[in-house]
Amino acid sequence: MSQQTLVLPPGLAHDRPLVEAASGGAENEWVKYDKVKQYTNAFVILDDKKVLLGLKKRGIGMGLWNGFGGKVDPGETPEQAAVRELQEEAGITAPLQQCGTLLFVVDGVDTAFDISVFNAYEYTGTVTESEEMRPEWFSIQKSMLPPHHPLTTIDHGEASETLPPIPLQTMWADDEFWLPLMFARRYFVGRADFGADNKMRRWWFAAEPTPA
Ligand SMILES: COc1nc(N)nc2c1ncn2[C@H]1C[C@H](O)[C@@H](COP(=O)(O)OP(=O)(O)OP(=O)(O)O)O1
Repeated sequence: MSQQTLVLPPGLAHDRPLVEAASGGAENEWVKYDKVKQYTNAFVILDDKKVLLGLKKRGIGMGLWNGFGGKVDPGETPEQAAVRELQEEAGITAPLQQCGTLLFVVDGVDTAFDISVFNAYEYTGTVTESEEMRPEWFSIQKSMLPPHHPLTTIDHGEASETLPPIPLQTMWADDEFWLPLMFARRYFVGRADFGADNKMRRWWFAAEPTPA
């Protein structure tokens, strides 16, 4: 792992230093796409120890746990969309800040997902189930990054005995690569290409070397 200038995958741009965190599938070409659609994904994290996820009840990613979010509507900024979606889907308001940018491309689909990821370390309101999401708190396990990983600076404490661990097996396959970077409070960028079978065929994730 080095801090040299990295070559980012097509479609990603970042103007500050990055450390590569994970990559794979280099034997596959990056998939080409024609258009990009903007989405948001937002997480509330408390005390660096627990995170609010929602079980998607319909549409894209149904049956998977994820942050709260959706399409950026015409005339909205990604931040406005993220605040609106968190309110609509989980019933809460939070001072969201962008903590990462992700690009997802699916082979055979001409529109790529450009996802602005946001997080907040506090919220107001009452967490409430919506038609789209069933919210639940999960424990951030300190084992998500290896103990001496250069991007590990946050002590998540002992895993909660009362909250379930983050359910990576029922989340999008890309999440295991960038969630630890978000929990380490590093701004991250990444791209993942999926085959028509929904399996990841090529991926690349990196984070800023200094904490936000
Ligand atoms: C492909 O990998 C993905 N990984 C993760 N972690 N999240 C993803 C991936 N692909 C899509 N997403 C996220 C982005 C958004 O937060 C949601 C999809 O938004 P949705 O289609 O539900 O948008 P809405 O505007 O809420 O839709 P409706 O109101 O029309 O249901 O998934």
